[in-house]
Amino acid sequence: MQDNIVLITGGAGGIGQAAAKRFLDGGAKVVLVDLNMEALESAKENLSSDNVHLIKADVTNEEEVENYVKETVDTFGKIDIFFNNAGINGPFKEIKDLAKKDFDLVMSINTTGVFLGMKYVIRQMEKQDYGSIVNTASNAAYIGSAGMPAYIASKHAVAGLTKTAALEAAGSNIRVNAVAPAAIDTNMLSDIQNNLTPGEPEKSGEAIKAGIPFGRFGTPEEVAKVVYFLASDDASFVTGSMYNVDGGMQAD
Ligand SMILES: NC(=O)C1=CN([C@@H]2O[C@H](COP(=O)(O)OP(=O)(O)OC[C@H]3O[C@@H](n4cnc5c(N)ncnc54)[C@H](O)[C@@H]3O)[C@@H](O)[C@H]2O)C=CC1
Ligand SMILES: CC(=O)C(C)=O
Repeated sequence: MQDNIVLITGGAGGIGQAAAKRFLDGGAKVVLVDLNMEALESAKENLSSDNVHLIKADVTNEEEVENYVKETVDTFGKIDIFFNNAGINGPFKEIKDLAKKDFDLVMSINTTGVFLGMKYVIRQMEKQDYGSIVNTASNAAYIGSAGMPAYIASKHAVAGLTKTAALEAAGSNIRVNAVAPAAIDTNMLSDIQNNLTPGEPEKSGEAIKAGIPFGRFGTPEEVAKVVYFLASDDASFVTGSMYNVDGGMQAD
């Protein structure tokens, strides 16, 4: 990974930051993209490295996506690895009660954001004739879940986009894979727990853990290690695949 340039969206969040740390430890330089500048500044402080470049951007806005890719290339000359990771869970409502604007918001961040990121990064990686992309899918890419229709739909779409991008980009020596985590201990999981049992998140926490063969939440670092593997040359013959980091949930 020495001197590789790694572009990470959702870089201020739990999984994005853990991935940044893993790549920095491997000798890479990281570019963190996020909507939240304050959280980006605090991520940079936590990572305490000179090799962290911050870009505030909204992954749903095509112009901002084109610009975060351009700024990365203008600054560092290339993009070796793209961790396409920004996402939200959205409100907990069944299909019959979910407002279209809330459905659209989740789809625009989790799916359109992933599509737009790949659109501009693949153009750059084609010029380089190499590159590696890891999209963040989820256990939600395989299953249904009452009360999370938009999130589930958005992550199924990420699985489809990953396979399609892998086929389209294989001829340019670009690999595209996805990581499919479940129940990772970040702000997103706290928010889910709060929504399931308002005021008593520990109750839903215990219920979620009971459905995980390992009986515990995963850590962002456990996801970061798999992302690092998929991004690296150790996965040189791996493309179009989705790696579960879910404590055994998909085996059940
Ligand atoms: N925590 C979990 O249990 C799981 C998380 N995931 C996925 O992992 C990814 C990362 O999530 P976490 O680190 O857990 O959550 P997080 O909430 O800590 O991080 C998400 C980050 O995405 C950023 N973001 C949201 N909307 C954005 C936008 N429009 N433009 C740019 N950045 C935006 C947020 O500001 C935040 O920093 C997401 O795609 C999520 O769906 C997948 C499976 C399980
Ligand atoms: C948020 C998510 O994708 C979970 C809990 O699997």
